[in-house]
Parts: sequence; C-alpha cells; structure tokens
Amino acid sequence: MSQVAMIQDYQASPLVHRMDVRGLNFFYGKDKQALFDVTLPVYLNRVTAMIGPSGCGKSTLLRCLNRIYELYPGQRAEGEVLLDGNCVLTNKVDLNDLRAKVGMVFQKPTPFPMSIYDNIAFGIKLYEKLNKKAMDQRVQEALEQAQLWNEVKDKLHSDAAGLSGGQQQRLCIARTIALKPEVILMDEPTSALDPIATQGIEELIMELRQHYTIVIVTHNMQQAQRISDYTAFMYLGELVEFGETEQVFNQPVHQRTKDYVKGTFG
Ligand SMILES: Nc1ncnc2c1ncn2[C@@H]1O[C@H](COP(=O)(O)OP(=O)(O)OP(=O)(O)O)[C@@H](O)[C@H]1O
Repeated sequence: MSQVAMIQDYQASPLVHRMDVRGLNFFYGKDKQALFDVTLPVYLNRVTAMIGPSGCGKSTLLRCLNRIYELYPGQRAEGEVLLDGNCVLTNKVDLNDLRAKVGMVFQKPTPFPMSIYDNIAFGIKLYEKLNKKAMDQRVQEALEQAQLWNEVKDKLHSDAAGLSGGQQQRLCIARTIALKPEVILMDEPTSALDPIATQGIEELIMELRQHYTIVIVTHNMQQAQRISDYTAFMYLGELVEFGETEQVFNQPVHQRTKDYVKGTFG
C-alpha cells in the first residue's frame, strides 16, 4: 500500500483523545521558560509530528509527556498533561507505570550492551514475571512488530552492538513496544540514520500506528508530511498552529507557519 493510502486509511477511524496537554509551561531552572501556555490534543492511533526551528521547544514538550525531565534537577512543568483522565505531572501518577504506558525512542539508537534478546527481555523483567516460553514469545512479538525478527531470529543471543544503525533503532523500538505502551514518543528517531534505514523506520512508524499513538519530533519537514496525520508547529516556546498535516503544510492559518513550511525562515 502506498504511504498516502495508508494515511487515508487511518483517518477513517474515529478521532479519540489519547492525551491532552493543557496550559503547559516549562522552566529550566529559575530563569529560562521554554514552553508558554501550550495546549493540544494527542489523538489515538495517529502520528502527531512536532515541527519548528531549533530551540523552539519541541523536545521539551515531548519530554513533558512522560515526565522524563524529572530526572534532571531544576526542571519544572506547570499545567496539565492528561492520560486516562489523570495529570501525569503530579506525583499521584506512578513514574514506572507512566514510563511503561508512554515509551520513548531517542535520536541515537541506544541498545544496551547485551544480546539482542536481552535488550528486549531486560525491560519486561522490570515490570512482569514471565516464564521462559512467555518471554520468548513476547520478545518475538516485539521484534516482529518492529520488523526486525527475520533479520535477527538466528542470532538472538549475539551482541546488539553488531547490528546496523537502522537495525539498532528498530531494536530500540522493539524494546519500547515490548512493554505494551499506549503512546510512543520519538525524538528525531531517524536523524542518525542513512536514507534507506530512514525509509524503513518511516514505514514502521506508519504500521505501528494501528496499535499505538505516536508523537514524533522531526527537523525534516518532508518526513513530517510523509508520516504524520497531525502537525504541531512551534515557535519560541509557543504552539503557533496545530491541525491536520495536510492543512498545516498546504493551507496554514498563521503567517509564521506559512513562512516556516515554505522554508522562508528557520
Ligand atoms: N537543559 C537545559 N537547560 C537550559 N535550557 C535548556 C535546556 N535544554 C533546552 N533548553 C532551552 O530550551 C529551549 C527549548 O529547547 P528544546 O531542546 O526543547 O528545543 P527543540 O525545538 O527541541 O530544539 P532542537 O530542534 O534544536 O532540538 C531552547 O531555548 C533551549 O536552549
């Protein structure tokens, strides 16, 4: 199926809010405010792309969705990020549960220094006690969904460092999927990859949309157009425009969005 056909297919299913960001402000220390009153929905089984010039706050916003900023002292969010009706920014939401429900894939593939199999099993063991057969099955399912199984099924116990960059990134996606998350956050997941590996990851993202909700930060506007259903355009920490990708790129409402998507600035 062509990429365009795949996108149209998904838009037929009803639009459901999977997460909601409301009035979000973010601070690095006392002096630096990086997000200003950001409000947007994250729709179920859709890919949402965050675009905008360097330093506009895309990664900061992504990092609020699973509260990963809490690992760093002095970083603070105000406002609401709702998942299943609960605000994930409060201590009432258990951080381990949250990180399992909202998984993250980073810019550079970061496999653990262990075998392909153990890279996947490691995270599962933190949350569940599975017997060998169930674990084998879960590892296989995750690798199949990440479209890596056929390439690695005969070398599951080899070091993950021996995989190519694109394979390593698919392994990281498999590792995230293995925890059965509801939402997957991706921070420029293809920027360290060559064009062929990039295409593989883009096709994978469109497949994964059947089962997961995906939010991706990308610098690549063609990529945002190819793979996302919704686009958020940010500038200087503010959300300038949010809408269907087709509309944001072809009929942007705001002049600043128009200038950015046409490449006039940024
Ligand atoms: N650890 C930090 N301490 C202080 N300021 C930070 C920190 N990380 C990011 N910032 C600032 O917050 C703002 C938003 O940064 P962020 O990384 O979210 O932008 P971005 O849009 O993802 O940029 P890029 O596209 O370059 O990755 C920038 O002004 C940046 O300098």
